[in-house]
Amino acid sequence: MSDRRQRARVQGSWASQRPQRPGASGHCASRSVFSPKSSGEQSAVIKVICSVCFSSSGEFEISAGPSGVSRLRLLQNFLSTEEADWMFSKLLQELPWSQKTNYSRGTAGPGPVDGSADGSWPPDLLSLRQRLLSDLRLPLNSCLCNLYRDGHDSIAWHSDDEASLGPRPVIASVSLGDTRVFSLRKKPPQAEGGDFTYSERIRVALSHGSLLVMEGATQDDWQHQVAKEYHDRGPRINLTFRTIHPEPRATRQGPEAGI
Ligand SMILES: O=C(O)CCC(=O)C(=O)O
Ligand SMILES: [Fe+2]
Repeated sequence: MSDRRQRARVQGSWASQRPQRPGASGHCASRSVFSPKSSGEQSAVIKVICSVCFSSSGEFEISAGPSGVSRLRLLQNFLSTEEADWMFSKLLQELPWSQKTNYSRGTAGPGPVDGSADGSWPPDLLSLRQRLLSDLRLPLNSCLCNLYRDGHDSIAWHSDDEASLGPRPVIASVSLGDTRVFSLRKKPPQAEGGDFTYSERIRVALSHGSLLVMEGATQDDWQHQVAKEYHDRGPRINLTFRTIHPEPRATRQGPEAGI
């Protein structure tokens, strides 16, 4: 087993504001350059690579296409510092963290819970789930926990698009511990044959106690990752709440990227 794979993150096994809006700062990494055709000359269009950073709370429509609107909701202080500190140290100590090299999302752990409390879920996660339901009306029944021990732990580009999540899944992700950059890149049109070179990119700083909700067509039209960082990072726990449907709704083919 290569050291690179060994260092993949540790996973807990049981388990319309628009672009120029508060909290978003954007720049274009390259500009669209258009030179008008003169006789015998080809017009040259260099594609725009747009990169936007979100750092403060808000609701962001990140794209609208044939599959619908993709939306992010960011609440930087979803948990108070005290709540987040307490939950971070408790979960770090108490969850049976194990490292999986073959990572399969959504199936490990306590499995989906329904409306009644499930004894296999730690009370902290049950109460967080209850809060997502009461504050945000998000009826989520499963939680996947990721521990990034330091800046070398990461998760590769992927979409949360397993068949069991159904169409247009809502993913609510709570972050505890050190801030990490969560990046998204837009899936290229089919004509570009899977080439992400010119994809729009979004970076979101996920800090201690923050909540990021991905909804609408985000899993259809975008991929996300938490990349390795090469400067010091402390541990981070990410709690990813989603809804697992008992019967796959058979509209999805499953994950696109191996993680
Ligand atoms: O750590 C994060 O913020 C992202 C985790 C994630 O994308 C996943 O578990 O599917
Ligand atoms: Fe994900």
